Amino acid sequence: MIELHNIEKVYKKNDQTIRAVDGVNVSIDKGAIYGVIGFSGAGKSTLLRCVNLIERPTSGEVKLDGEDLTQLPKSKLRKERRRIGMIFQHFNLLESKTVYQNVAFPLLLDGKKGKQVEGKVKELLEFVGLADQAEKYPEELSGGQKQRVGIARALVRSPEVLLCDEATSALDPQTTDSILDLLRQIREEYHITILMITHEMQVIREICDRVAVMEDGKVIEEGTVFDIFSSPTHQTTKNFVSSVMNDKIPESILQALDSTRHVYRVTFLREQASEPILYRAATQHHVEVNVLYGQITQLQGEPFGSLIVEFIGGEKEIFKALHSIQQSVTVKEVTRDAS
Ligand SMILES: Nc1ncnc2c1ncn2[C@@H]1O[C@H](COP(=O)(O)OP(=O)(O)OP(=O)(O)O)[C@@H](O)[C@H]1O
Repeated sequence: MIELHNIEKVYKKNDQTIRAVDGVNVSIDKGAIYGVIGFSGAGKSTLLRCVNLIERPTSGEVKLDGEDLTQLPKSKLRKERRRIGMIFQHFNLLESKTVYQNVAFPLLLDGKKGKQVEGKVKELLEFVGLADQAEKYPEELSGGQKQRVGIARALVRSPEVLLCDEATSALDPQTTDSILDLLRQIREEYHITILMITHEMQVIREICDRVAVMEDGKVIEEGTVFDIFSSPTHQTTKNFVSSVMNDKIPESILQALDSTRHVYRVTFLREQASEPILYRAATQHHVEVNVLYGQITQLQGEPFGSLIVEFIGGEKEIFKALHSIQQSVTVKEVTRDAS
């Protein structure tokens, strides 16, 4: 388990003070895939680098299975750091070394030799799908292949934690998907805890269990991916969520609204999405329900989504239908200026 308690990182530049990380508290369960999202400058990279103490926090505790890494003497810290692997946006490979040599490098630094090194490197090149590329040089590889080398190198010391610094940001969408699949496999086969920072909400949606949203060095919202996506509270989180959920009502629908129409956003969560709630209310109260826009999608394997629906019928009947729907799902009126 990783616990970050009150992490602060302050940079002093000339007479300027920059609070890059400002009192962050985060707990990450063993085996979880935990995402940190935020815009550029939010403090994500600094926070990530505080976890393996590449950056020493100005104050706060970084606990790995209960042990505060900030309190360890240098020699012990060096040892503990081997429990934490890291991959980078721009891969950070040694260009003059082959794929095999890049992956073997951390073991050679540890003084390991011969079969011990060979066995581990081969196992990992197999695992990341590059067994036949071992003698190539980084410049001969695609971005996705380079990241696979980075991943194999990060795993070669058998870490318990993998830190991912914008690991898919330099990759195209298809390659991103294949790297995310590989990260999933790493969790499943090696039971590694993964902490990733990204500015792409799609990445969080695809792979993370929990997410923290950072702004100005602080965590402004934290929770399961399902909860954050289905009911974001902070405006920044809402913006991130709408960037991938496609839930903004098209202008053509909004412009056609007037005070005679009864249009509502009906939000479905989990099992509500599979129940005929609208159909039941419509037939029971003799109104028509017309879906104008929306989608039901899957989040962490659970249905979630919202539909923009128009109720057509008598005022009283519509009121009753709405009342019965509201017993099980969230219903919000849609007006021309408030989507
Ligand atoms: N070594 C440094 N010295 C001074 N200021 C720094 C240093 N590193 C980061 N900062 C500042 O700290 C703040 C947070 O930077 P950080 O790189 O952690 O943000 P980020 O969310 O990772 O953004 P990006 O995705 O652009 O890297 C920024 O204002 C940045 O300029």
